[in-house]
Amino acid sequence: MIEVIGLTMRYGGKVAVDDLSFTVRPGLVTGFLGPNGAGKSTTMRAVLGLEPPGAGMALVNGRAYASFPRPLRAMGALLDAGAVHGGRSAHAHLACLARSNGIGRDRVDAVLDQVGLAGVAGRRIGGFSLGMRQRLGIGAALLGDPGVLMLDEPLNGLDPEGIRWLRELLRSLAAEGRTVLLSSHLMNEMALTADHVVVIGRGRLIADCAMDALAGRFQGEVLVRTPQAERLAGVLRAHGAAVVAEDGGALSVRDLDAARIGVLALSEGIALAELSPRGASLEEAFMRLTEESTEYRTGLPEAVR
Ligand SMILES: Nc1ncnc2c1ncn2[C@@H]1O[C@H](COP(=O)(O)OP(=O)(O)OP(=O)(O)O)[C@@H](O)[C@H]1O
Repeated sequence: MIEVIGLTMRYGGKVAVDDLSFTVRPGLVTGFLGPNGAGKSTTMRAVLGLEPPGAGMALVNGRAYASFPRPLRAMGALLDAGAVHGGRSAHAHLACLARSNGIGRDRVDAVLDQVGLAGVAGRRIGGFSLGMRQRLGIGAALLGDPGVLMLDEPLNGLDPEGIRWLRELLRSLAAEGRTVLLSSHLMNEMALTADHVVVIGRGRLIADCAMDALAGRFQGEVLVRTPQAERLAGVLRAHGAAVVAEDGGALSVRDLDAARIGVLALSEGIALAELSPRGASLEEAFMRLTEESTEYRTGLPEAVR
């Protein structure tokens, strides 16, 4: 379990994390989301004890991470896959980490195999691609067979096969009862991987809920099928809806909920063949949740504003 309790982190006069509290529970994959500069990496560094908090605390299984005599056995973390000694081989890098954490050498070979680097174990890390470095960083996080994993942008640089591999790995680790926290800006992938989401913006908590509940909070469109599509579209538009005709004669309706559409159709004597609310996608929900707290934003071109 990871507990972030009233955490505040400052850089000079700037508050990067602002009285943030949330708990990452075992048995689930928890996605950590937020716009650029929201404070995700800063929070993760605080969990690792790399920087002292201005206020509050972050605990791993009820203790400060730095207080574990063999930290890699408690929690494995990947923060910056580039931060490794390029002159060493992948095997030497993991063997060195294993030695300093009292982890048997057999784990080094097992982990290299698990992350798909067994064939390049003797090669210098300096010649590795970004995806290979990510796999190595994930291997380092898994080395101590820890009950808790915390990964910052682990999908960066992974190819589609690698993304799928990591999704299945993280889901199986959570199914074994481990605690898994990962950040990513890839919303479609996050929607497939995470059971739970913590969303922050400008260092503050915006949402902490089940993945399904997040998308469900925002009404998406309603799909309507009727033999009198054109007439119904006119009625709905007159009541403020945005209506788009889809292929196959269906209507995609926004700004009116399904119950209201049903009542309007009934009052006009229009028969409905289908009336299906569709939840918002994670990406839509994320954009709506964080639109107030996006620090870095580009202006939209005039044409699409
Ligand atoms: N070492 C540092 N010195 C000064 N300011 C920093 C430092 N690290 C982070 N910040 C600032 O703290 C805020 C939070 O940054 P952080 O990297 O934690 O965000 P993030 O959510 O991980 O962003 P991203 O999605 O872009 O990686 C930002 O405003 C950032 O500029």
